[in-house]
Amino acid sequence: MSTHSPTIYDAVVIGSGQAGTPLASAFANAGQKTLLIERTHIAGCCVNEGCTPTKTLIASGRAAYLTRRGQDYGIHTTNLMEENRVWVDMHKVRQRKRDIVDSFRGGSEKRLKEAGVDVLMGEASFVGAKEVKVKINDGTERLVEGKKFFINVGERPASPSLLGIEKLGKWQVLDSTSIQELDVVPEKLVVIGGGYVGVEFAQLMSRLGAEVTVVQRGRQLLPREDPEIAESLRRILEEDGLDIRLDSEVVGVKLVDGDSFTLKVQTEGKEERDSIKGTHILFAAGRVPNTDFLNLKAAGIEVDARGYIVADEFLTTAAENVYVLGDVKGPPAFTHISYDDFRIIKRNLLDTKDQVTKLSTKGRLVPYVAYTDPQLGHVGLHESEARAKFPGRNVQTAKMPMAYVARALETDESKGLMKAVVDGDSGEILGFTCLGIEGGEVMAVVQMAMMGDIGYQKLQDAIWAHPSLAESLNNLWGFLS
Ligand SMILES: Cc1cc2nc3c(=O)[nH]c(=O)nc-3n(C[C@H](O)[C@H](O)[C@H](O)COP(=O)(O)OP(=O)(O)OC[C@H]3O[C@@H](n4cnc5c(N)ncnc54)[C@H](O)[C@@H]3O)c2cc1C
Ligand SMILES: NC(=O)c1ccc[n+]([C@@H]2O[C@H](COP(=O)([O-])OP(=O)(O)OC[C@H]3O[C@@H](n4cnc5c(N)ncnc54)[C@H](O)[C@@H]3O)[C@@H](O)[C@H]2O)c1
Repeated sequence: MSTHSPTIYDAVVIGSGQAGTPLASAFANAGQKTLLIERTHIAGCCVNEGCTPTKTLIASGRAAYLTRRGQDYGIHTTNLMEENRVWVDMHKVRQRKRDIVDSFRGGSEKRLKEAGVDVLMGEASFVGAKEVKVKINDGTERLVEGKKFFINVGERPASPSLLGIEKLGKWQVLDSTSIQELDVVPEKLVVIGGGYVGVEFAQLMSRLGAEVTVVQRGRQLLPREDPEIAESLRRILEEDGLDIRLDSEVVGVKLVDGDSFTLKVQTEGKEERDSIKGTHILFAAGRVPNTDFLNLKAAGIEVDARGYIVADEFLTTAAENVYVLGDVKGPPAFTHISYDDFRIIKRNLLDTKDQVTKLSTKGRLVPYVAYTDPQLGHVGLHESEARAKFPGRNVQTAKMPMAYVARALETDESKGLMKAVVDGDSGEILGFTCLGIEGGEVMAVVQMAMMGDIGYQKLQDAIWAHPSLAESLNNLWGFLS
């Protein structure tokens, strides 16, 4: 370790996630001496191996899907009247993804440089309440002292654990990061876990040409979703040709020959175990917080039983002048939530001139979109949550199939449904889900209404352009009960 005395920074940001990166720039722009420590790459998971690359790949999957469906619209490739054939060039698919990731990451690097942030590429761990050690990627070490610390280290995929897995080739056992670097489409992909990562990759790989099985431990895909919505998504994926096994767990794997293996799957209520053949496994069974490398005890920072950093609604931790942002403080784990954490810290610590009240995480509305096709957009409470939270209120729901939406029928993409949860007396919208074409954008229209305290009756009577997807918000409320 270097022996020279540590540099003292006003702000030390650990992890270049979706909050840490803009926060470092904000502190530097405010004239504070700021250091950002990042062990892998600037701009974190979202840009490098999360949202940006997956949504870029998913766009390729959708192009393949629509090409195959060309004849539904009277559009044929060369083999007239037969199913349109698709040939997937994974090198091009991957390169398109790499180019977009490089460009987004480059933008973040440029903004940090322009703001005058010092950047250390290495792994940080606490050695005391105000000091971290950085194992720099060139093999050296450095001590850094800070007046304030901001932890934004995110999560990583949970490690695969399965009897017999060690016999499989390294290239056969994938996680959400390594699967994006494939230069071939897996022949038979088994996805373990039916959460957001699982369903997005399962459909993507199926569209690119893989035979896909999803093994999901729970009773439904996406366990936190409304059961009716999750069931509709399951049916849609099965219609697309995916094999979905619910209430199931993989109990072991056996290599058959160099390229393929057999998985033993136990399904609840079945005596016999099923055998599933595969060539690749994607482990999508959840993510774990990156707190194990941080030596948080040295700074007096508390974690919960699962390793997430404990914080209050102002994102302060048990240690003075140490704040936490993003996924590492526990769910909800979304980029826009991490970015909102940045907003809270910036407002409370830097924009103190304009401050009327401190911002906090309390009661914030959480929208999100699972980028299946059709998309699953959701905001606010699910029906069961609303009934549990407001036992005294007249909670009503309105459900409408997307097959009743003119725009969806005209586009021939009418799978899925909408479901709204309201207070039937006041008209307040408590939650909304759209599993449908551009479901994320339709959800955002309802989110705006919720943000502005606009009751459902106003949406019912609004003049929406015809034929738009938003126009469905005239008719949905006719199904309230
Ligand atoms: C496949 C996939 C798809 C996703 N798609 C979406 C989506 O469509 N929409 C959405 O909202 N969210 C999506 N997410 C989730 C989203 O990526 C995260 O919620 C988001 O990145 C916020 O993370 P963060 O700010 O907490 O930190 P991260 O972005 O995870 O960044 C943390 C950074 O800290 C670094 N780090 C860790 N430990 C140390 C250490 N000791 N020292 C120095 N650096 C360290 C890491 O290298 C990393 O760069 C997706 C996630 C995955 C995996
Ligand atoms: N579009 C998006 O916004 C998006 C996309 C991807 C990820 N994300 C974020 O990343 C987080 C992590 O996603 P994830 O899908 O990795 O985790 P998750 O926790 O959402 O889902 C993991 C799933 O795996 C199942 N599972 C666990 N162990 C299993 C086993 N042994 N066998 C079979 N099934 C098993 C669980 O029941 C669960 O459904 C999400 O919660 C979300 O916040 C968001």
